[in-house]
Amino acid sequence: MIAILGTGKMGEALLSGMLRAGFKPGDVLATVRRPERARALAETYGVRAVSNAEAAKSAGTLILAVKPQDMGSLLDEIAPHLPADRLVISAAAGITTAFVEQRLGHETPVVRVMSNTPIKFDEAMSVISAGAYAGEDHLRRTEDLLRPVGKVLRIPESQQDAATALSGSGPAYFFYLVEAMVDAGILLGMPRAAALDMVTQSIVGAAVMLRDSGEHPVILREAVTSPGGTTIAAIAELERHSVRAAFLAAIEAARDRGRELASG
Ligand SMILES: NC(=O)C1=CN([C@@H]2O[C@H](COP(=O)(O)OP(=O)(O)OC[C@H]3O[C@@H](n4cnc5c(N)ncnc54)[C@H](OP(=O)(O)O)[C@@H]3O)[C@@H](O)[C@H]2O)C=CC1
Ligand SMILES: O=C(O)[C@@H]1CCC=N1
Repeated sequence: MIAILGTGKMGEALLSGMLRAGFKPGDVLATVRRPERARALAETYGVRAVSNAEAAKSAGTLILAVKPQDMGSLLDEIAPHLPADRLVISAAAGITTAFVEQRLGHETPVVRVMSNTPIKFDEAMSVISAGAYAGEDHLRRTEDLLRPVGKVLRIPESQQDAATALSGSGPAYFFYLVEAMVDAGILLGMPRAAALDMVTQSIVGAAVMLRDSGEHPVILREAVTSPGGTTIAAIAELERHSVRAAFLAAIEAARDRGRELASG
């Protein structure tokens, strides 16, 4: 039995992915804070909503998907009910495996995961790291859960905050870029819907090309950038506005915020 504790956006996305991958609704428990949320999950997925205590007692694997700020109180709530052999997977930004282990109070195997919202379309990037009491078997079990909903990579836990900044938050940067490009289309007199279509298909096409061509992004960009042409005129402006430096600073700020979340 697998339990998702805190079935919000990420928890629900993982739940639906697990069901698509062949889990039966009866194999999954969900915990929530509001009764209307419990009803909605039961109606949509046929899963049972239970208390955190019941989930801790009856599930072999617990996936903790509450906000980092809610993690301390959730761990305190489940600690008295959790048998020592359970696998605990923590999906919260910034929260270390040491924090989870210490709040649970015994040698619980903990795996830290950072995924991202494309999990809804089985295109997540999930990175995982083992805590002090988690071994190969626990990492494999975590990979088995996450692989049906995207790509999974093992990384040292010391890189988790950086990964959160890069791939956890990454989709937001691309949506932000799309918004900005659509605005540019509006500025140039394009209808909004057409501009959105053009930008969306360009970003999807570029993403597939990047993933499937095996080419380095610099080569792909150079192939678009004709001497004396239109693309270099745009890139000159991006450089003039230090967009590359802005990305470096932005992702560093996201990494630093992840570290702050760890300290409460
Ligand atoms: N959104 C994203 O892109 C990503 C998020 N994450 C991480 O995933 C985690 C969840 O994020 P997200 O799904 O966006 O957040 P949500 O707020 O959508 O989900 C968290 C859910 O947990 C519920 N909850 C809070 N406390 C409890 C409790 N004690 N018992 C049961 N349920 C509880 C909340 O209930 P209520 O609805 O009542 O508030 C909410 O539904 C975070 O830790 C975040 O760092 C990781 C990668 C990407
Ligand atoms: O913004 C956040 O804190 C979460 C973690 C990664 C993506 N969203």
